Amino acid sequence: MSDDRELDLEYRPFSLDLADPLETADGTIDSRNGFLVRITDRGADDSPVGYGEATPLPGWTESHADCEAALARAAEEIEAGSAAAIEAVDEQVAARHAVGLALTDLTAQRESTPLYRYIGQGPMVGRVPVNATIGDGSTVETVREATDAVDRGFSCCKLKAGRRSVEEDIERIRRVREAVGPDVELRVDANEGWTYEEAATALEAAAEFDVSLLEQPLPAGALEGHADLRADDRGEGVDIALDEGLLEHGVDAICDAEAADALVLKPMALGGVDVARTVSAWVSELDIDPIVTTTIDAVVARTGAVHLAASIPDVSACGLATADLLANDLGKDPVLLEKGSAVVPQAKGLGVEGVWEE
Ligand SMILES: O=C(O)CCC(=O)c1ccccc1C(=O)O
Ligand SMILES: [Mg+2]
Repeated sequence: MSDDRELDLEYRPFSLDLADPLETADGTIDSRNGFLVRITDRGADDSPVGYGEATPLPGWTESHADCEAALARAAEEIEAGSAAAIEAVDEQVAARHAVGLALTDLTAQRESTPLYRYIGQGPMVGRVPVNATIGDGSTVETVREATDAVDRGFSCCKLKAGRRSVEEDIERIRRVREAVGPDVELRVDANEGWTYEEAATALEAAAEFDVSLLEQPLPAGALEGHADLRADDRGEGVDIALDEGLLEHGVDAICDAEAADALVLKPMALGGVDVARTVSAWVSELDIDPIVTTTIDAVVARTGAVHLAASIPDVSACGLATADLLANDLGKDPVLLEKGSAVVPQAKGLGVEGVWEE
């Protein structure tokens, strides 16, 4: 930015319905209400703008009201510079995500580099692998959604589970495996829905049906429980991923307990793409697999998450194919999905345009 003190921050609310409510063990997500953020660099010739998005999700981030209050503070404080604006939202993860992303978008544009190369200082990356997100519906719905996804080119499906009996979930998994054949990677996300015995039963079935990964089978607090599942012979070949558990315990405690093979990184819940990037570099060093996902965000945050994934060397399939879950969006999606991959935008910055227009 030409002069850090000539920045202007605006934000406006949005509300987007999901095309179909997403059922999870943790509740149903049927709309996403958040704030689009625009930071303008008044000091530069052409007054470039950077975009950010704060889309709070109860249970994962601050409340909508706290997010809005934080953005109001950032709009005041940015007069004193970008550091003051970040400081004003430091405790509100979704608001911090928005302010950080808008600033990084501006800086990467100024450096004439796509955002993922600016944050990762790594090579050019054309695409990142993604998973299809399949809601916790009936067996018939689950099989239909999974086969649809495979027909559209996905080679990894993540099934939500944990809302019904573990026997019913095992039946869902069995039927999906039968329908998609042996070559599709299957993952299961129980969103904390199981007891240890239920999870161990599911784990045994997961091994039988070649499920590669169980995400957050137990409540977030259960660090030892997840470590025990990892060590349980019944789950040979099935990785354990923590998502909610990362927000509760942090990386150090998870490593000390040896509680995870993989960690789910949600930039919206971690306080931004920059924070998630730091965590990803750190856990990769510790031989833990980082997986980037959205919280079913609008186009700005989703594209930020795609850039984050593109900055991670050899990233495994990420939960970034969530645009289709929304009935509408803030603007045109710069990320194409093709054969189970997200095509990474190569324009400078984030690469999102036209979202502020009425
Ligand atoms: O990972 C994906 O496929 C999509 C993202 C997703 O599942 C999700 C979306 C909103 C809130 C929580 C979660 C989750 O991973 O538990
Ligand atoms: Mg999850």
